[in-house]
Amino acid sequence: MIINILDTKQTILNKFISEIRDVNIQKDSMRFRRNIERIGEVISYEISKTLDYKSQTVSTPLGTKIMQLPKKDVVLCSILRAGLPLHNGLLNYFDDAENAFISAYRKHISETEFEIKVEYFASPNLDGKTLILADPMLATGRSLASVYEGLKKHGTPKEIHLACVIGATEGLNYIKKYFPEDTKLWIATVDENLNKKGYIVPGLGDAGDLSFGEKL
Ligand SMILES: O=P(O)(O)OC[C@H]1O[C@H](OP(=O)(O)OP(=O)(O)O)[C@H](O)[C@@H]1O
Ligand SMILES: O=c1cc[nH]c(=O)[nH]1
Ligand SMILES: [Mg+2]
Repeated sequence: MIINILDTKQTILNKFISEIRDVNIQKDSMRFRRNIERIGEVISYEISKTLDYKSQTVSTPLGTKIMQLPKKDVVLCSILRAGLPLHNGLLNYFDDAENAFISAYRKHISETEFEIKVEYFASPNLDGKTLILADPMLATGRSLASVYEGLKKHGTPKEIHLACVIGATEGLNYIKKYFPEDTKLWIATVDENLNKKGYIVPGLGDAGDLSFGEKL
C-alpha cells in the first residue's frame, strides 16, 4: 500500500483537522460535517494529481483550446453513516463520478468485542474503473476490510484509492493485508493509539454521531 499522510506538510488542512478534533468546536454539527467535507475536497485534489488524463478540445466563444482532462471512470464508494460528509466533499470535485454506498456498523458482543455488520450494499460494476473508497475513521481497519471483501463481487477496479480523515497506526497495518499492493491511501492525519473500545486516541470521538446524532 502506498500511504500518503497529508498533514506532514503545513497547510490550511491542519485547521480543518483541528476543528473536527476540538471538543467545543465539534459540537457544531454543521461545521463538523462541513470540515469533513472540506477535507474530502483537499483529498480529491491530491488524488487528481495521480489520475489518467486525456486530450480534449474545448471550444470557447473565441476559439479552441486542447486541454488535459481526467478520464470519466471514477466510482466514489462511501461507508455509511460517517462516510456521507466525506462523500459530499469528494463528489464536489469528482462531480461526474458514479457512486456506491455500503453500510457497516459495529455490532457489540460485549463492551470491548464487536463484529462488523455489512447490510446495505449498492454499487455499480467496478471493472476497469478508478475506485475511491471513503470512510473518515480508520480505527481497527475492520470496516474497510469487510466492505472491500463485498466490493470484490462487483468487479476489479483499475486502481484503488482509500480516502480517510483520521487513522490509527494499528488500522493502517491491518488493512495493508487486504488491499492490492498498489492501493493508495490518502489520509489527513494518523494517531498512535486505539482504546479498549476501538476508538482512536486522541482522535475526535464518534464521527457518525458528531455528524448525525447519537444512535440507539
Ligand atoms: O476501523 P474500524 O474499527 O472498523 O472503525 C471505523 C468505523 O467506525 C465508524 O463507523 P461506526 O461503526 O461508528 O458507524 P457510523 O458511521 O454509523 O457511526 C467509521 O465511520 C468507520 O466505518
Ligand atoms: O475513533 C473512532 C473509531 C471508530 N469510529 C469513530 O467514529 N471513531
Ligand atoms: Mg459511529
